[in-house]
Amino acid sequence: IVGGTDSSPGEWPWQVSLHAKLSRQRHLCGGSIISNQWILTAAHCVTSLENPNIWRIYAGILRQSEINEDTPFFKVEEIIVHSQYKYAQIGYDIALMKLAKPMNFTDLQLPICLPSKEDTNIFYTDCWVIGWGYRKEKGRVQDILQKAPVPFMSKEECQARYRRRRIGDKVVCAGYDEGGKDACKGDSGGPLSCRHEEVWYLVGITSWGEGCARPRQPGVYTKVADYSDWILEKTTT
Ligand SMILES: Cc1c(O)cccc1C(=O)Nc1cccc2ccc(C(=N)N)cc12
Repeated sequence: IVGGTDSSPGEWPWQVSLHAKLSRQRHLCGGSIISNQWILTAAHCVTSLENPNIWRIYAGILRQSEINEDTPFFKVEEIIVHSQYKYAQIGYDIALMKLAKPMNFTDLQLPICLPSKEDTNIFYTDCWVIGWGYRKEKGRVQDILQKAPVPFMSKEECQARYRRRRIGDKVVCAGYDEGGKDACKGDSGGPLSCRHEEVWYLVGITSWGEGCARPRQPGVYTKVADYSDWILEKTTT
């Protein structure tokens, strides 16, 4: 996160850290708890790493430094990537990870609500992007979970900003014309969380952006409300 501040314990209980254990283990992406057995993340986080056994999911943590070989994690039983995903800029940047065992909810690990497909045209006014990703384009993974408020942007305005690209229809954009606050590499797969009438909703999944926090280059997020049928289809056994 560029231009963010430290989160507090339990502030974002749905945020998880996805680690892959290749030669060594490291944080690769964020994700969101949407039920006791399912994590929602970005397809680009898991493509070319689709073997469930290399993943370790950490929930209820604030600092990456809390993680060591004794820290409990959730194993992944199944990874489901959207069949139309090719690469983030085109869209369909969404994936599900099924936990090998259902998790118990605690004050530090709780699900976030999914917007319903009727909610596709709510203009959210209180949105935050969260993650352990880079604080600048040539950065590195951060220790303390960062948060930044980002204003929702209409698709038309977003398309105007990304003239050379076609902005997919199942995305939302968020960012400041002057730049300065945004998600970045390492935040991918994490939530764009918006509070609406006292309830937090998973409005977006951090997907891509031209650089990070550049003026007039907003963050692009997979629009979760447009995938509610897909999520339901894949998660109802
Ligand atoms: C290509 C690249 C890097 O190599 C390092 C850092 C950023 C980038 C980059 O251009 N964009 C990005 C690469 C990977 C994930 C990203 C997630 C969010 C955003 C965002 N601005 N909301 C930009 C991303």
